[in-house]
Amino acid sequence: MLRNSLIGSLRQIKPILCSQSLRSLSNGANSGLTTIEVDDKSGIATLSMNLPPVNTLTLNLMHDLIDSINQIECNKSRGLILTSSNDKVFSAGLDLKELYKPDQERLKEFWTIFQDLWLALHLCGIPTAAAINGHAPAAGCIMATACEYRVMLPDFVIGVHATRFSFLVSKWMMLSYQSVLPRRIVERALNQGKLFSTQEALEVGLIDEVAGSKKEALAQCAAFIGTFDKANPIARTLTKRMCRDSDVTELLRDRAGDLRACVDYINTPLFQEGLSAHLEGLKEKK
Ligand SMILES: CCCCC/C=C/C(=O)SCCNC(=O)CCNC(=O)[C@H](O)C(C)(C)COP(=O)(O)OP(=O)(O)OC[C@H]1O[C@@H](n2cnc3c(N)ncnc32)[C@H](O)[C@@H]1OP(=O)(O)O
Repeated sequence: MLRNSLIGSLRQIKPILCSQSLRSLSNGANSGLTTIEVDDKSGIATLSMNLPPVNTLTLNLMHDLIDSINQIECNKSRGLILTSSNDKVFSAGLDLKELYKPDQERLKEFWTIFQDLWLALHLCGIPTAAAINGHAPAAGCIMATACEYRVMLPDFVIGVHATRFSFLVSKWMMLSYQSVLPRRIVERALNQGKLFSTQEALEVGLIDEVAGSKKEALAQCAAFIGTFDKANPIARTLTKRMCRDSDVTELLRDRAGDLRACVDYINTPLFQEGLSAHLEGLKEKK
């Protein structure tokens, strides 16, 4: 029963393009803001975000990420490692320009694709890991927590600092955080708008390991993916989805409601003023 509902909900959100032959994993259908490299020996795919300067989650980058995740899954790769081709920033989170004085139809499209991206990563059928080779604030952190394992390089920050600029996270984002961290830590960190240093993130369990270099981080993620070798892939996928069912159901139950609530909130003066000050702060930093 539960398995059927999981499979059913997956069908709803993932029009899988598995009819194509995808071993080459070309990015022809997308804007080229992601690259996929499959290691011939291990069969593990590395998915890199490649949108200078800081991998902000624009509509196009989110579209390309979803497309790439689908391709990697369809190609029956053994696992997926999410990383960045920028050596300072994993992802700066949502594109703030899309949220400032937004065009209403575009904002709806933007939020819907952000929901889609989270679902695609959260329900990805193969093992996933994030090689966090740079800062990962806000939605950068949420993407990492949607993966099953996190390896981070030193001297960067990760966390959801939304309250610092009057942002309110959706419940499914909070649950994503809470699937990795104890509830009391999530509550405090979200309220404080805390960005954890790599060391702090390791201490609280937001990340699983620290790596000395990107190469090491990728190797550590690959070693994690290798730990599933003895598991039957279908049983593993169904078990993963069963473990994640309640978090995902929270969003799938009322996607339209979440969209409405977020769009309404983004349009409030409280949010727009906080965002304006945050954007100014980013400019002044220079
Ligand atoms: C209901 C509401 C939603 C709630 C959930 C929210 C989710 C989100 O993800 S909101 C996004 C929050 N993200 C941030 O606040 C990150 C802001 N960025 C930074 O802190 C830094 O850029 C950095 C630490 C990620 C990297 O620092 P650095 O390498 O020094 O790069 P710059 O700060 O100089 O940035 C270069 C360039 O990019 C612009 N920029 C940075 N982040 C964003 C962004 N998230 N959206 C749009 N643009 C961004 C920055 O302004 C610079 O632009 P230029 O001045 O034109 O070069």
